[in-house]
Amino acid sequence: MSARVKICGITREEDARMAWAAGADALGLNFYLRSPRYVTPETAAALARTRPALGSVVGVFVNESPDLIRARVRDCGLTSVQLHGDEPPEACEGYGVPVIKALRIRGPEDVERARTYVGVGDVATLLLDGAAPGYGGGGVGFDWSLVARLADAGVPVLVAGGLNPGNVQEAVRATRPYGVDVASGVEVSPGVKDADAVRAFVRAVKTLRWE
Ligand SMILES: O=C(O)c1ccccc1NCC(=O)[C@H](O)[C@H](O)COP(=O)(O)O
Repeated sequence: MSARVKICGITREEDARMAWAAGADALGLNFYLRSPRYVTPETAAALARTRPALGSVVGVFVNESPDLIRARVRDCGLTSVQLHGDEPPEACEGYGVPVIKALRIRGPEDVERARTYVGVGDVATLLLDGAAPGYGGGGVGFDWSLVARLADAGVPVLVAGGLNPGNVQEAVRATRPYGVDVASGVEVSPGVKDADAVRAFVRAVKTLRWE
């Protein structure tokens, strides 16, 4: 096994093509208006058209209306939605694609809250992130030892928050996750990816294998 890689906050077609070529499994497109990585529906649809046959395009939303999420799924070619705000468990279904529920982890109580999403609606994966101000993309990590508290939950976990090419192997060794996710740790500026950093990040993850 090796961990999957999601590169989040792609805003430019050249970065999308570069990330796929580097071996990314998924790209994240951000629909949160206050994010510096926000993309319009038109840009998102163009980015999604770069998707290779086995790649995933994840739409990132924060406390968004279900109707708008459904419209973006339909019109932008999204294959999953990532709910990265304060969405309750009952908001995690009805989009026609798998849901990644993101939770900001400050301590064990947040992991216990994450458990309340297991087996609910269309939640297929949990994404554990640091508690950055502004919901996400802030380069803030969390205590990776907390991931073990979900080992018996039977749900795939993505580890995120403050990852970069220099620390991602330590994160993967510590958590053996379904996948890892990165935004700011592979950028030259918000929304503009650093090709060398993306390639180094993917290589670092994919060279670590376990049974
Ligand atoms: O990236 C953003 O600007 C963002 C804003 C609001 C909600 C979520 C956001 N990003 C979602 C992600 O999945 C990020 O990759 C995750 O938060 C980790 O970010 P980073 O610590 O910068 O790697």
